[in-house]
Amino acid sequence: MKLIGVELRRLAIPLVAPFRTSFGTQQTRELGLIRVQTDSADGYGELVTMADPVYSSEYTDGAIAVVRDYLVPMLAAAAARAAAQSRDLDPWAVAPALAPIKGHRMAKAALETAVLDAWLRERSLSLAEWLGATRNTVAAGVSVGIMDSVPQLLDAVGGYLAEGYVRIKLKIEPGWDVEPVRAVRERFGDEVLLQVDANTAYTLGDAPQLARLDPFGLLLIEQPLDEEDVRGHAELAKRIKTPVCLDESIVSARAAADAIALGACAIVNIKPGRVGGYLESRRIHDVCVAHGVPVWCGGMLETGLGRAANVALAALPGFTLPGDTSASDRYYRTDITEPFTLVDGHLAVPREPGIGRSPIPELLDTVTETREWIAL
Ligand SMILES: CC(=O)N[C@@H](Cc1ccc2ccccc2c1)C(=O)O
Ligand SMILES: [Mg+2]
Repeated sequence: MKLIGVELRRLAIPLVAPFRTSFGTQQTRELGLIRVQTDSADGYGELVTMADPVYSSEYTDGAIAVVRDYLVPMLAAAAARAAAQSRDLDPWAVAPALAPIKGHRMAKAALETAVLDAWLRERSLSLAEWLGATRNTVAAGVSVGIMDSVPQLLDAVGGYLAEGYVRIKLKIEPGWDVEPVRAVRERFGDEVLLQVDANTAYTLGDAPQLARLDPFGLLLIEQPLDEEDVRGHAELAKRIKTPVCLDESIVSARAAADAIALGACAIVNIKPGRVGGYLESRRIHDVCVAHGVPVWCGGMLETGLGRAANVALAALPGFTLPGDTSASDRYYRTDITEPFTLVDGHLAVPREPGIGRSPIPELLDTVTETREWIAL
């Protein structure tokens, strides 16, 4: 497989409804897309950064610049070294080639995924098969934003349950936590699988308030504290009954092993973009399974491209909790790929070669803000 060039796009896709979290309200998804063109197949990698560095330190324009100015040249050099030794550029050689660049995991994840996709397509191998997926469908949960009122929230939750989502996740922040959870429990009962996500909005001093969630039988509370506060999460876990799940803190398999060893989390949300790609995601899965820690697949409001790859990952055996792998229409009126649709609360695991979806050119062009081509 010979690299011919890399295309970088900045996409702007309107959301079907504003999505409010503890770090702000989004109306449009502004993300990046990398296409690696090789002599045998094209590969796609979705850059799941947000327009602003409010979920993590990366942001879309910055990540595109890192890909263009640092990661693509380093990848090209690695490909040239491999070719000089008559070797292929394998997917597992990408992360080592990019290692001299510190951080920028979402940028690295997108480029690695694009190479992986092309490599898999060249071999007519699906990502699901290559990862070792053991399921043909994955249970779909849904993430529900902070709303202007409890009645509005209950309408949204009722709608998602009617669509068949098997798990409800409520975004929370100080001032919007116990009341919405109690209201959902009172309206929809104790059987509904229910969890909350704070996106780092609380401090250890809020432990008494978070302990007020204990009576509601939540599956987990996701990332209540700062992403760097592993010790704080370990201390909080001793003060509340709801199992602690980490998202932003888990940036690698090492971070997962450390957090588990320190008692900072009982459950892990795996997001390939956050951790540097699907190879590292598989490692995190393996570390968690080895420790008996359940994992589920988080979401970054990916298009059908990233969604396809996430669904393949979520089909691994250790993914025993429903993820945020919702249907395409949870976020987008029109996806840039054939959409993912909910069937009995589940999404079908793609078995086509590669990540399992390709962009529909005219739909991709409709949402493309900028595009650039880097010849190699
Ligand atoms: C599905 C879910 O809750 N994802 C992230 C938060 C997040 C991530 C990326 C976003 C991009 C645009 C708008 C909202 C976003 C929310 C999370 O689990 O923490
Ligand atoms: Mg989260």
